[in-house]
Amino acid sequence: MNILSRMMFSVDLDSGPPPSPGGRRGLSDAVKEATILAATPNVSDFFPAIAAADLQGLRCRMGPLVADAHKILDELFAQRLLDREACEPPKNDMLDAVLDKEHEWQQEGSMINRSTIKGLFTDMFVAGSDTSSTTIEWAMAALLKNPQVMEKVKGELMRVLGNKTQVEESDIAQLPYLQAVVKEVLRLYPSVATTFYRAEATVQVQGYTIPEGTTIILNIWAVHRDADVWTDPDKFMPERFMDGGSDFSSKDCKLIPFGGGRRICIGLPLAYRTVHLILASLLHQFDWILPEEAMENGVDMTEKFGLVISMATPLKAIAKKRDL
Ligand code: HEM
Repeated sequence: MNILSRMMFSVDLDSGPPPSPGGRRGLSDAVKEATILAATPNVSDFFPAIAAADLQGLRCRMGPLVADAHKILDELFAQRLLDREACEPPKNDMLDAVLDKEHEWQQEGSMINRSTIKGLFTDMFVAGSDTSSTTIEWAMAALLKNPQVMEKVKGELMRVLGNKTQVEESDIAQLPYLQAVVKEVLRLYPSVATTFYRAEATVQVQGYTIPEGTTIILNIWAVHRDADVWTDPDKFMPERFMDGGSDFSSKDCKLIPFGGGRRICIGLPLAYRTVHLILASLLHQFDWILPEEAMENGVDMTEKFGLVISMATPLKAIAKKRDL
């Protein structure tokens, strides 16, 4: 979450004072609560005719959370405007970019304005926090479970990075096996298992009529485990991606952990860099072993379904700093 908040506002979300008793919750708490609500299965999604009744009270509980988040964002906007008036140096973050553009959007009568941007920032927090961290946790678990793959990635990192301790964005392109590992992790353990679309018009797809307004649920997890598409679909085999193969935005729609088309995840470029850089740093700077219990019983790869697919048993591993 702090990666996102630094990128957007140049602050660490968790570094502020805790909210006073009975006071308004902080942005990070509002986002965490909203994430839990968003993950709760909602009968209204399956029976749109009764959606207005909000039977589980989810919409009712979400409203105050979003309102709190937007109030905090208002304060961040206001503070930045004061900083600008006081000629503080620019931070070059998303907040600066929005304030630089705001006047232009107003002049053009654009649909983008302060209110839609606050919605986007809130969406980015909810959609962008657990997705990347869960992917890294699954990757570490898969590598600890497959030591020969772990050794191969570490070998590649040693060849490319040598004694360098800081992994840089430009290094990612030189690490094809690490890229293949990340693809294989996102194929087997896509942090977002399903995504929802609505048909804007009645369309025919492969002989089926999909009426306008239909909610379509895309099961990413099932596409990634389809034996008609993948050889040994349940096997962790990064090598399958070494020939170039599918990419996250390939038209073949085989590997779709970020969705696809016009609504493809807007955080893909950030998630791509974050996951590769953090994983590369963890693997290059440390040696990893499992605690005794997991050594004996194996890593529990059971999935827990929520807004993201997380590990039912959170991964525990022991790190030992490497001498580089
Ligand atoms: C490994 C990490 C991530 C995965 C697997 C992931 C996956 C997804 C998926 C499957 C969707 C739905 C796309 C569709 O409907 O076709 C989505 C949407 C979205 N993601 Fe991500 N995401 C990740 C990271 C991020 C990050 C870091 C951010 C924020 C910077 C982010 C922001 C969003 C937003 C705002 C949407 C909604 C886009 C829209 O509806 O137009 N995601 N993501």
